[in-house]
Amino acid sequence: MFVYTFALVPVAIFLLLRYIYSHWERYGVPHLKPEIPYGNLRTVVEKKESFGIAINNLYHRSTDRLFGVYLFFRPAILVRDPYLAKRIMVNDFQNFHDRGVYCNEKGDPFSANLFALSGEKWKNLRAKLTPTFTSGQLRNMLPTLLDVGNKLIDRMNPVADEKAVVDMRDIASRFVLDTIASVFFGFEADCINNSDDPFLKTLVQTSQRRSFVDNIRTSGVFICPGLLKLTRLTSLPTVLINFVMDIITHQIDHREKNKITRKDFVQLLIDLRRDAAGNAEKVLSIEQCAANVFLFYIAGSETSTAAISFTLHELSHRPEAMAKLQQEIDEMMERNNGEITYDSINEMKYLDMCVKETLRKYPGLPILNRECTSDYAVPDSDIVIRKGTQVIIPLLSISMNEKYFPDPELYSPERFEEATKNYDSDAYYPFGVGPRNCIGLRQGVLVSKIGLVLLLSKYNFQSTTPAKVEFAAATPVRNPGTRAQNDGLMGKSHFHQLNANGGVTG
Ligand code: HEM
Repeated sequence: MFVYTFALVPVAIFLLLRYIYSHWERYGVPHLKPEIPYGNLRTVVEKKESFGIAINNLYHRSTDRLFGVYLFFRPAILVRDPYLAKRIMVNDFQNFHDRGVYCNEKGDPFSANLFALSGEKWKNLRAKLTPTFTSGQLRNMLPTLLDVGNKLIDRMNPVADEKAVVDMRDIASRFVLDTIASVFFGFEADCINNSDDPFLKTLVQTSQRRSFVDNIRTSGVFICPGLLKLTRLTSLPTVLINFVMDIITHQIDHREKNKITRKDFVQLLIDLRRDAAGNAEKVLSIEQCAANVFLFYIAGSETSTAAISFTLHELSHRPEAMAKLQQEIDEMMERNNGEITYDSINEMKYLDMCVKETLRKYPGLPILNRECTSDYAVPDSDIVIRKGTQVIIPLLSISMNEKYFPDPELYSPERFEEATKNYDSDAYYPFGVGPRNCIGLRQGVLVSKIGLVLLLSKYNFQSTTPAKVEFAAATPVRNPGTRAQNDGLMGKSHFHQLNANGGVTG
């Protein structure tokens, strides 16, 4: 009897897998053939490709507007048509208001952040946090950002004097981290100068650890939320949760007790807490504050670093574009007596075009995702996307498709010139679109622009790496707002100083 039962186990598993992998066939949706037990993600498990690049390659294996794939055991729809994708994110948002990533408010409160929350809970939190990201608030934060900028220049000057080869991605990342510490965590870190800074050591190194357990965590958050529930792992290591909780608890307690104010995000959270005091429904707990501050670090650090370093990389391979941008910066500085103001940053058209083009060629997130929250009949098709289905929008593939962006490999800020516009604006959404788009987009763009203006006003960059960027095969998936496909690619840039009136030496 025991032998028979034992023999039945593999048969039951086989039948279950066959059932799982016949999902798209049963629903009559065109799909790619899956492989047991990878679905369509074998290359990710074999560490040959990151998740973002694997999705990009699946995109090229079909010509359908949308088709079915399997993210391991999870059926998902990959939307190739950028107009349908936009419609899903904007007009038909009511059918797709969630992301369907791991979120466990009770057992793992740090996972219940703005990126992961669903339905009404997301809507309420988004409404609370939106006023903290207005242009007025950013304007107030500018002096804090420029203080960090001064440290960046102090760090770069001696390197420029030596005409050394340095890793500009690393330097840009340290600059962005110091701005995040200052603006979101409320204290001054010194990642630019100190590799042992606790912010750099604990936060960055722990969140970039890639042990087996860490890989289960990241895959669990994005690809198989059930995995975390099954293994009872939290989405983040305890050491990281404690580190962030300690900083935020101290900052909020200290300022609330001593009536200290500072122009930063922690202050805005304190104001929100004060305004909602006495209303348990509305008040943000310290844990909620900490979970979201951590999310802002995750969402804002790699994305802004990538925007700065990829712009430098591309400009170093197009010296005439670099010179054009430097001229615009020099003229702005001259008009403002060498000062950078919020308005002057926003007036620079070519700078804006460069950042736009960088975000096209290297979007901060290679994919966007939504969960279908009620059955959706796809317009002009007989396909119905069923409630609970994961929907993937391959941002990188769309941005690199010549149908929407002619000559996509060419780095051409000019394609965003208003008068001679040479791209399809309905296929361009590097920050997502609709109510669930990036809440920090202005902040990310501002920090990236400040970094670029400071660096290009003083130095000229040359790259030691080829123009064509090869994306490293990385880990399954990284956290929200990071670029798995970016790992270790930006090599080193050699740079030398501009002379006093801004002309290029050497
Ligand atoms: C250049 C920099 C940045 C880029 C390219 C970027 C890109 C994105 C993208 C593509 C999304 C997904 C949007 C969607 O699904 O429709 C997103 C969401 C998000 N981003 Fe950013 N981001 C950047 C900077 C930041 C910064 C500085 C913050 C810090 C506050 C931030 C916070 C968030 C949050 C909280 C979400 C989730 C919003 C929600 O679900 O309501 N991002 N970002």
